[in-house]
Amino acid sequence: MAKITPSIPILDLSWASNPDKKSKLLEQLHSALFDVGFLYITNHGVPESTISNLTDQLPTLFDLPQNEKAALNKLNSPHFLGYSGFAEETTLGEQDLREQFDFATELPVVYDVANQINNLKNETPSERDFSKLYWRLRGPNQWPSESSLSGFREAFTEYHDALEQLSYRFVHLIEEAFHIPIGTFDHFFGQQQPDFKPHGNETSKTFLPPQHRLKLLHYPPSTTTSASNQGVGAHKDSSGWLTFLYQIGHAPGLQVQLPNTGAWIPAPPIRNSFVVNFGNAFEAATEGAVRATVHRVIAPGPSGEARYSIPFFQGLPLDMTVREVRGYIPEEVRALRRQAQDAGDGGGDDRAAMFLDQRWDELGESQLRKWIRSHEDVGLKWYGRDVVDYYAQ
Ligand SMILES: O=C(O)CCC(=O)C(=O)O
Ligand SMILES: [Fe+2]
Repeated sequence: MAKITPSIPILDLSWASNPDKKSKLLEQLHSALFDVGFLYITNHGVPESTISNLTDQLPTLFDLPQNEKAALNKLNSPHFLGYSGFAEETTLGEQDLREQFDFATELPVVYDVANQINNLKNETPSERDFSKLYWRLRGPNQWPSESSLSGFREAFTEYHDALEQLSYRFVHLIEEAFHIPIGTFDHFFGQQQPDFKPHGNETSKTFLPPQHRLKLLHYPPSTTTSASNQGVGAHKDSSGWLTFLYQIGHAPGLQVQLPNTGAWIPAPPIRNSFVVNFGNAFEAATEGAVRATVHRVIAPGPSGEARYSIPFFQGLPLDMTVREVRGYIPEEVRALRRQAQDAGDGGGDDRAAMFLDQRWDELGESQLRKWIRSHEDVGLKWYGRDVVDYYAQ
């Protein structure tokens, strides 16, 4: 397996359809999952034109006049979709020196205010309770107008659809690496086969296809006066099951923290590859056997090149609980972290502990909490002070 650093593996996904190479690929994936929690994939099947049709538009999108970007502000959206200006978000109490557009699978609103009022009057909720506040996260995008950015919506949609398919295909490989039947996790994605029967601890609940989230990111070169170089501070991804990150061009900056030594190593752009990593829910569901590896971005210096990137966060059903997700993960996998800890590899865990708090066991609860905490102004406008205070805990 090719390695650009001592530690981040590069997997060639074309090996999945090569009978002579498949088992080697699964072996590499096993090691990438359990040893590093970060990997690159090449020959992933997403056409170059699907990628470039979207990535070519990013400089123009971010160069739109300020008033056009402001018209797409997240404040307009109870779904936390839209534009956030430069350095509006913070990580670890420090400003992130980037601007961003949050987009998602284009879906209609399902949140049901009328039902919420009915429920308050103790009337019977429908089978799926759309009066729960977290359903309000689900809803449509704010699109730039066709006249300011022609072809954007089409290019975005093509990219989204290709990444969704890639993510589902990759999840099938993970199932193989976990030695569980291919398709076990299809249930999460509304793709379940009609003859699916839970055979272990899995839930028999059905779910709506989830909403995937994507960020379009721009890290401009810092000014000579900026005191900080934090593009985005050290974090674990909290938006989804898996992340597929496309780094555009050549600008470096992404760094990954090795789980055991805590050392930071660079994860530079590799042409036509995606970086894959795992979200908090994956770490919680595998009881830490697969880590949500910590990473950060160093902003380009004053003479550096602007950095653009697109993470795709594969969604999970909002009404699914972490406990239910755990029911799909084989005991042999969940035991791995415990065994490593018994053998002295401490690596104590912080944020997965959040999932042990029953208040956030439903994924919608932890998602709403995350969005409200990172965009309090949007939270206050659409959800009100009491809700913001509740999730601030
Ligand atoms: O811009 C990047 O390369 C990484 C961004 C990232 O980690 C995130 O937004 O979660
Ligand atoms: Fe991230």
